[in-house]
Amino acid sequence: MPVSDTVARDDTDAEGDRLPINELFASLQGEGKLAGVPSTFVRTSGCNLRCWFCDSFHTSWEPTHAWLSLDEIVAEVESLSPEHVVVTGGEPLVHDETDALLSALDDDYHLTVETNGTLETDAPVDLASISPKLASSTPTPDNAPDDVDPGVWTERHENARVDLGALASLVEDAAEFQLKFVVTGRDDLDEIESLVDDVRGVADREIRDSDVLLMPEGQTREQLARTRTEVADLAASFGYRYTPRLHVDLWNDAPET
Ligand SMILES: C[S@@+](CC[C@H](N)C(=O)[O-])C[C@H]1O[C@@H](n2cnc3c(N)ncnc32)[C@H](O)[C@@H]1O
Ligand SMILES: Nc1nc2[nH]cc(C(=O)O)c2c(=O)[nH]1
Ligand code: SF4
Ligand SMILES: [Mg+2]
Repeated sequence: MPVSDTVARDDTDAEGDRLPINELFASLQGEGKLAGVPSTFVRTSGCNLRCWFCDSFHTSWEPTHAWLSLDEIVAEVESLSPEHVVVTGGEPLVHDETDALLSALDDDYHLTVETNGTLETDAPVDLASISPKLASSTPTPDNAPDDVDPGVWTERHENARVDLGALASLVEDAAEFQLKFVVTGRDDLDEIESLVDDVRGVADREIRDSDVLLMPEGQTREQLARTRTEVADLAASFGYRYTPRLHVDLWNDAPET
């Protein structure tokens, strides 16, 4: 399919609402409360953050995509059979058209939105899968992906990664939610505890420890093998839930999985 590397729209485009789509495929939900559930993934391109570990490099650091109309996306989703649809990215909520896509799919599908928690949505969401980004996600010249200079993104990411108002809104408005933290080690836990406390302070909804999920950092089986046991032990000792990355266990880092 035709791809481009800019997420800036050509405003002269008169063909209606479109979204930059990096990939669209059926798989099993690999993460979180619905792990194992057959799901269709709609991956938008473009992100307002730049995690050094981003496992979707071609939606953040180097965005590539085809511009698909909402009708084309809905038709593609219909052609795949799962009743669950996961709208992810990149950061899906940077695009206004994502709200329209969610509304178009709402009657027929269970909708999960995978989001970094920095942006709000008015759209219908069955599961807000919120993954707030910790200090350990911030890109630096030492941890950035190969051949990438994080440049202004170290500061921009650090300044934008937590927005308590957006987190409260996402927690309150979705039918269900989960706070799914990418954990690199023990040092992340103090920040998780304090951030969960802060969200409890502003959100008008109970946040149980079982709504807080710890997910090991790792884009490949080899990387996950180094982090998952420590993260599982941390979940057990802090009373939070552990989530595997089933898709990585099953298919490693293959695209469209
Ligand atoms: C690519 S992100 C897209 C959605 C949104 N931008 C976000 O970060 O939540 C999808 C999920 O993958 C997680 N993720 C990305 N890179 C990861 C890595 N190296 N290890 C573990 N989880 C990762 C994110 O935290 C998020 O839960
Ligand atoms: N199988 C599978 N499950 C996932 N859950 C969240 C994903 C994401 O990239 O947002 C993802 C993904 O990329 N693949
Ligand atoms: S917020 Fe999500 S898509 Fe954006 S860089 Fe981080 S993991 Fe990747
Ligand atoms: Mg993924």
